[in-house]
Amino acid sequence: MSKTFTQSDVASHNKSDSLWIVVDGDVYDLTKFQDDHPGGKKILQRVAGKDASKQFWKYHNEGILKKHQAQARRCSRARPQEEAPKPKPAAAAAAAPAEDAEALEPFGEQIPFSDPSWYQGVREWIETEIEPHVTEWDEKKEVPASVYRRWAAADTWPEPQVVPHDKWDLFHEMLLTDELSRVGSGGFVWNVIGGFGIGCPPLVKFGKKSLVDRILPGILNGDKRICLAITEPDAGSDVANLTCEAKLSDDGKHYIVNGEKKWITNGIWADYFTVAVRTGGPGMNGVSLLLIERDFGGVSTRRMDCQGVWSSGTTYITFEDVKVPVENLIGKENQGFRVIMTNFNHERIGIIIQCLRFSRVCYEESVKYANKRRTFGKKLIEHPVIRLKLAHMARQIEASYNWLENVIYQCEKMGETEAMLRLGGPIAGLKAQATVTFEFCAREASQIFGGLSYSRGGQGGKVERLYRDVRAYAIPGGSEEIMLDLSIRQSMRVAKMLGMKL
Ligand code: HEM
Repeated sequence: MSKTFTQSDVASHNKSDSLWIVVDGDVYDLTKFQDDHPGGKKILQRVAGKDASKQFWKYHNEGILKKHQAQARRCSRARPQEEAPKPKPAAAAAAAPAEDAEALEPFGEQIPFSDPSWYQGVREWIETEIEPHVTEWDEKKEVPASVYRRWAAADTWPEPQVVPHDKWDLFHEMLLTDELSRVGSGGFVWNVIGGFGIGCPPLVKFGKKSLVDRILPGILNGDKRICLAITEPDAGSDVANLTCEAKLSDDGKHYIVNGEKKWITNGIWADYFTVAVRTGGPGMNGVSLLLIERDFGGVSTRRMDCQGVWSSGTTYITFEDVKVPVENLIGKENQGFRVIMTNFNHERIGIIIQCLRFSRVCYEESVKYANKRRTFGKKLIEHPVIRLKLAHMARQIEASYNWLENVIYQCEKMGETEAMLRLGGPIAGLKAQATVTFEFCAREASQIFGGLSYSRGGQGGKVERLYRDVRAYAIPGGSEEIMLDLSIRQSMRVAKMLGMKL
């Protein structure tokens, strides 16, 4: 059993040679840590031997205690006798009928609009093992391989949360992506899902069985990594004009691939590349997909320095005379464009989910900060101009999110071809809506945090990072401008086919 200290025990450790403080009923020995404290040692010495909870929460957010427990050497749990245990939030369920009780149990932070209204998610793994380290990983531009493997391995998820394959649907995927995004780092999210999430579906859906059987198990257990390589130095959203060429060898057994790919997520760590190549004439009918394996030789990857998503491994790739067996063709020759387009809808929905959760993170961080920071004798939240900012954030998040649920419901109910035809336009429009919302929320949150979101790390750290991540969402996967135009063009084309009356 851990030792319990009384307040007078703590009070005797009030000098720099033995410096203890209490935060929220826990005792911290900061004697060694004081010299490393980023806020300075004098400020700690002033509260030595005292309950410093109020001062602590003024300058830090929740992640600090979890992350710095080792350095701060937590002595023991000490809830002083006179302090009554904190009451749990009154369960709204108390008066509800028994079968509704679970659904109504209060969940999460309870800040209005900071979670979708129905929310009952799984967040322990993310909060304890991921969130406290995300800033460090982002700065190092790498997430430890062990985290990737743990994420891939099914045993990451406690039993009740494992959804059987036949019950898994797009809403489960939405929930998982949404939860991952709560850490407030596009780099982290793209590190763990940005490669296989878009590189794997074409292989699984259109690859030859022998290829899938050989490649997929290693990817699913996290030993191997795959990425999607479409964009080129000279062909971004204009996929039909890509130039990376794949020529069939004289004996018809291999494609010889030459060309460059740029801004490829996870590329530096990838063992496999799902690559869009030109196998035929110009335009969309000359494009195919190949699974290229690093072991084939002739594949070089270099990390690119980018504005945001630092830990996602954005990569420049060159293929030089890579010999790819014809068995590695995904789908049919010269029919890759359609596969790429179907894949784009899935990718865009992922981007939308992430953007809307990042918008919520900006909003939630702002609400928390506005409730503690005081200016001109008032808390920020008491200034109408700040509430106006929060209101504009919340209304855009909720409106966009409800459109997202509506689109996901329709995707779930339609077949793939129908969904591609009917929902391509709305998904493109929603992607633009989500990135504009994200940009707005990141901007407004930065204004609310002021200087704290201008410097990296600390209380405004998430907001500062997300502000840098905005362009990584508004440009790839179809830029905002292309998305808005496509949303009308595609919807009109389909409506015409279906008998639109003008
Ligand atoms: C368990 C004890 C503590 C730990 C582990 C700790 C850790 C940290 C860390 C990591 C930072 C860097 C900024 C950030 O990442 O948020 C920081 C900054 C700071 N801390 Fe602490 N701290 C502790 C207690 C305290 C207390 C009790 C006070 C005040 C009495 C304090 C005052 C400050 C100040 C003023 C800053 C600078 C904030 C800024 O840059 O705006 N800290 N602390």
